[in-house]
Amino acid sequence: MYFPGLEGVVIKETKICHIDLENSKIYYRGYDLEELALNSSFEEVAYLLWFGRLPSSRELEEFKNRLRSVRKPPRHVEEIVASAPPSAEPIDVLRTGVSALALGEDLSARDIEAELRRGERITAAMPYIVAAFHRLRTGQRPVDPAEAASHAEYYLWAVRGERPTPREVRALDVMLVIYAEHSMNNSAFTAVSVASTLADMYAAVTAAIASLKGPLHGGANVDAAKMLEEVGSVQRVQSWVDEQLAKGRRIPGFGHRLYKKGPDPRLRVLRLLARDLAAERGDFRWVELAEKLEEYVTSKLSQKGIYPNTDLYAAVIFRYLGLPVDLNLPTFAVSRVAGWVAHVVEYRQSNRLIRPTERYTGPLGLRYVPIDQRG
Ligand SMILES: CC(=O)SCCNC(=O)CCNC(=O)[C@H](O)C(C)(C)COP(=O)(O)OP(=O)(O)OC[C@H]1O[C@@H](n2cnc3c(N)ncnc32)[C@H](O)[C@@H]1OP(=O)(O)O
Ligand SMILES: O=C([O-])CC(=O)C(=O)O
Repeated sequence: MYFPGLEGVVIKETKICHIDLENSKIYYRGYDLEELALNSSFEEVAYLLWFGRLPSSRELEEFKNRLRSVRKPPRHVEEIVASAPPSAEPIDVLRTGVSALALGEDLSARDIEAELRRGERITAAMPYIVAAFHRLRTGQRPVDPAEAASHAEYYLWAVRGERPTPREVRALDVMLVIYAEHSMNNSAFTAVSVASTLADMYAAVTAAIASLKGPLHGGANVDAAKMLEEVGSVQRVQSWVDEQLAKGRRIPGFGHRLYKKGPDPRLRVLRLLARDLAAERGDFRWVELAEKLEEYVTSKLSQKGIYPNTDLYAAVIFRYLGLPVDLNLPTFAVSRVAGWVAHVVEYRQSNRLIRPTERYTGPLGLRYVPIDQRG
């Protein structure tokens, strides 16, 4: 049997995430994602994904305190981030920084507790790594806003150097909850595949960040933002899309391996969030552009099973939050780490080395010809 792209192959049983395609619903640990997005926070959702249940208020406070205590990475990581050339891609700096978090730690323990502690350290440090690099490359000093109450507030504050408004923090928190987990996507699979060798959490998350970078996966939220800029106005949507399709190009923020019969369920919340932010800023340009793209691309490509995905509206929301375009991708990672850690921990509980196979289609029986006798 042969499954290109492993399409439809079940690689593990899970209690983390369920995607109900029939009813266009996503559940984290049995909870409707829309309800979580509207009522919960990134930290609460990370706790839910990792420990399998919602925390009590004391548990949540303890969890947040543990994260708070390890937000600032060790000095050697700061130095690595500071030594990155300003032209580096922020996602590459993040990947390198997360990899460097492993240096100097005793990694001999591979039990669930040890991996969860590492997951906490990685999750907590990611916002600082991204923000510090961004500030340094723009000639500003990194900040470590110790007073920030949440992951979302810390991240926005550390990137901008000034305290975000509660509404901005809430908007980012919704985005972080929405992006936190999505079943066996490529980066989660990569994390699990690496962890299946019994490599540690740092190795698994570093590899997952590498996977997320690709434009067919997380990198699409940067390409979608660039598309919005390039298209520029709703009047240009039709001609721009037609031109891309005529050149055989894919439209970023559209298409999905799972969602072939309708849009990504996460869009219901994201469309509303994008509209709210637009209204708050009195600037509807970006949300209207995304809506027009959604309408036109769907009219052209829905018969092929192509609908908008999360990255289209994520690009709009991040723009309204004032994030530079190339931070869209590491911001995704700052959230998705919650899902990666959950999958690594779950898989470790009944670990089996991941080792698929392939079908050989090359020649056999060729004779070695010494180099001086080759034509
Ligand atoms: C958070 C996330 O990771 S969500 C995904 C983010 N990625 C993107 O937005 C990038 C653009 N989208 C894509 O490249 C794809 O839709 C993927 C990779 C996400 C999913 O693709 P698959 O399920 O493997 O679909 P596949 O690649 O087989 O495409 C099927 C057909 O649709 C076309 N197609 C798929 N996506 C698009 C798109 N965005 N624009 C135009 N055509 C598309 C393909 O060219 C192919 O056409 P063909 O049958 O005429 O050759
Ligand atoms: O599930 C996928 O293949 C991609 C995706 O939408 C995600 O990772 O959020």
